[in-house]
Amino acid sequence: MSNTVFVKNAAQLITMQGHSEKPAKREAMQNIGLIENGSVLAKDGKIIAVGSEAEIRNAYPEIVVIAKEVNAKGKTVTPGLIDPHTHLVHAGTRENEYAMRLKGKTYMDIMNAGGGIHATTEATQKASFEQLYQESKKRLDTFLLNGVTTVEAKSGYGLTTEHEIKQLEVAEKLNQDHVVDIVSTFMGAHAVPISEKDQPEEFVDKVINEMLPKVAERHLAKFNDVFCERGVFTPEQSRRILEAGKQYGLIPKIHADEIEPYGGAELAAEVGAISADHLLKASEAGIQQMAEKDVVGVLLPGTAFFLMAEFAQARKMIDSGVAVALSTDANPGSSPTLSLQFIMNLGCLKMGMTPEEVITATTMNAAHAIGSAHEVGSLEVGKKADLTIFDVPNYLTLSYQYGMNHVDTVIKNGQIVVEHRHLVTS
Ligand SMILES: N=CN[C@@H](CCC(=O)O)C(=O)O
Ligand SMILES: [Zn+2]
Repeated sequence: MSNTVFVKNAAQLITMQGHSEKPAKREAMQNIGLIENGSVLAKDGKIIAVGSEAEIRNAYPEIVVIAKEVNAKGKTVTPGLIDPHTHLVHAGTRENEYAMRLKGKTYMDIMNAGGGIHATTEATQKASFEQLYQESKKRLDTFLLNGVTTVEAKSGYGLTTEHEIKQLEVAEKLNQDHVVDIVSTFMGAHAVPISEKDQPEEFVDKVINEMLPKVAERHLAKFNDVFCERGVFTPEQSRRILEAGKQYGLIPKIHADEIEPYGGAELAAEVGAISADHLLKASEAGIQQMAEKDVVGVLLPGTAFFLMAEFAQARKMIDSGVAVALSTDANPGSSPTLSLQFIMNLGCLKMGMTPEEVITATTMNAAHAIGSAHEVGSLEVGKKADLTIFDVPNYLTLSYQYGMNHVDTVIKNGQIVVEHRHLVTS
């Protein structure tokens, strides 16, 4: 296997350079670092040069001559896409609930009647490690075929110490076995289990005193997330859980203000969360506080689309100085998609984002939302050689021809892992 690769002569090379220190905000989200006829040279999994073909040939003649060449003529190259909010590891599907919602039932009606997150929890608890692994691996393959090279993955369908840990162990093993990088989040506070619905405080205690210490001791997660929503966890309970996680070095994230305004954005700013996610109903004050405290707003337009809800106010957030990232929210209930490209389309068509902003939101700002900006998210010397090559002549076409997979080739850690739209098996 060659340890050098030379991606040459892309019609458009989107480098995203200059955003590694801080997430891009306001007008900076427009700066995608476009190089026409650009090339990238990688060695031992890392980028060693970015520029024109001639520049790189002159600077590294002896490396270029032995490198595996990838001709990107007529194509558009971006940093490998990053999905910063997924529920990758779970068992089963919920198409029955989809049919119920089409007849008028709401997401919360279904959850309160024991479906929703509870249905997937039951399936996930019943599933063996192997079954969960295989189901999740298939999804990860699809993410990769769709140009994604790093994903965040949450627990939250175990809801007991044993099963939360099982989910996180599956993510850990997939991270070892699969080329896609997985960054894990503990989300024991995704719902109060049905059997404990009358003792929510006791369940919060269990998350804090039993689950968090075990997850932290085994280094199974980097982040600690909570579904802060009326009828799920209150802002007070969420605060307790997130503050407790901080004691173990787990960085807070929040599912905030998805269904109604509930102070989630404000809480994210207060506890120093790295991101607040969803935000469909975030208040004006919450948006301001997120901007001031550098909380990344991870928007999930697939969820609004699929739940037929109002979209988050991306335009207002960006114009208020919130660094916005985009994600699929891949999960079986509110967003059963694995296409980050479709999410980019929705960002433009339904949330008023520009084609440049949606690229920033799925590369550099997504990297910041999961604390990985030092190693992925841009094509710059020293970063991982993660590149997605789209079979389109310019980046505008990515959002113009919507709902399609434009990926031709994916390079992960300097290796070709998708070629001509197929997984490369080594
Ligand atoms: N809103 C909470 N959690 C998930 C949905 C989980 C589910 O419905 O299974 C979300 O981010 O949309
Ligand atoms: Zn989610």
